[in-house]
Amino acid sequence: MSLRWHAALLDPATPGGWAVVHCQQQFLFDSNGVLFPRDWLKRLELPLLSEQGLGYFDGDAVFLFELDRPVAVPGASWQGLRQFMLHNDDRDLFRMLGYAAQIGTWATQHRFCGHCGARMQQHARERAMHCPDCGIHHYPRLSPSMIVLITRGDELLLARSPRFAPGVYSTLAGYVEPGESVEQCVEREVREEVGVSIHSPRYITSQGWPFPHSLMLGFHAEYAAGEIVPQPEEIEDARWFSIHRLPELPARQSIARYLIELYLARRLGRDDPVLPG
Ligand SMILES: NC(=O)C1=CN([C@@H]2O[C@H](COP(=O)(O)OP(=O)(O)OC[C@H]3O[C@@H](n4cnc5c(N)ncnc54)[C@H](O)[C@@H]3O)[C@@H](O)[C@H]2O)C=CC1
Ligand SMILES: [Mg+2]
Ligand SMILES: [Zn+2]
Repeated sequence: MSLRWHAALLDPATPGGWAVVHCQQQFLFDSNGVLFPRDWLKRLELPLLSEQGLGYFDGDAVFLFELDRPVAVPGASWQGLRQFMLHNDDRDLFRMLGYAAQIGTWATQHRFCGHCGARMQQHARERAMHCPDCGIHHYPRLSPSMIVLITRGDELLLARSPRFAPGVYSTLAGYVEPGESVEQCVEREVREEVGVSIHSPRYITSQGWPFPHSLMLGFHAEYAAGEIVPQPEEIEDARWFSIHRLPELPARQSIARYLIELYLARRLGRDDPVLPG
């Protein structure tokens, strides 16, 4: 994996550097991209909720301006994080923006202490919000989620959520609940979402997924028994698809797509795919 982007705790009191401007999963961009000279941005008097020192991109310090609302800036426009992932092949840039979006959202949602209501402060030495009155720390929110490809020989079990783009079918996913192992989560979500049982779920790989704050833990499992019964509301349709007649699949940047392509490659004797970093 290349190292053009790496996160670091930079002090917002340090002058200069570059900044990205984020609000509600969107970033400001112009013909030069998403990085703006920070001192220039400061003069615009944007409705700033939080400023964070994010890390280094190509060796340059990068800060985040988290805004209260997506105000108009002359010569610039707003674009969603998902669009940057889908239409820009610069994975380092996407990793930086995914990190910025998660940090910005977390920082603004933790401005006040959930325990005593006092105003929280940024911790000086770690990425945490800290309550000066009762001492509580809040770290960036991260939700472990499992994602699993279920197969039966030449067939894949794929499903549609009502939130998907028309025609797209994907692997099953779901959030890990308190107290359960990821393997237990795999079994439970599969039972809830499609009603079948599986055997030998095997961990494959993981992917950070900033929509909105998931850590995807990818599995492969063999079908064991049962007829498909889609979970009302969550699953619009679920079917067995032959590896020779697949529906429209999820974005090539996703671990869902990777799990499918990996199985196809092994089954059809092709080279393994590469999961985008
Ligand atoms: N990178 C990839 O290839 C894919 C990633 N995903 C991601 O996996 C995650 C989980 O998948 P879903 O099927 O949506 O989960 P899910 O099957 O657990 O259901 C989602 C629902 O669970 C509830 N929920 C429970 N715990 C939650 C938490 N910690 N945060 C937010 N909502 C919670 C909410 O009501 C939400 O609508 C999502 O973030 C989704 O974006 C899903 C498919 C593919
Ligand atoms: Mg689900
Ligand atoms: Zn407190």
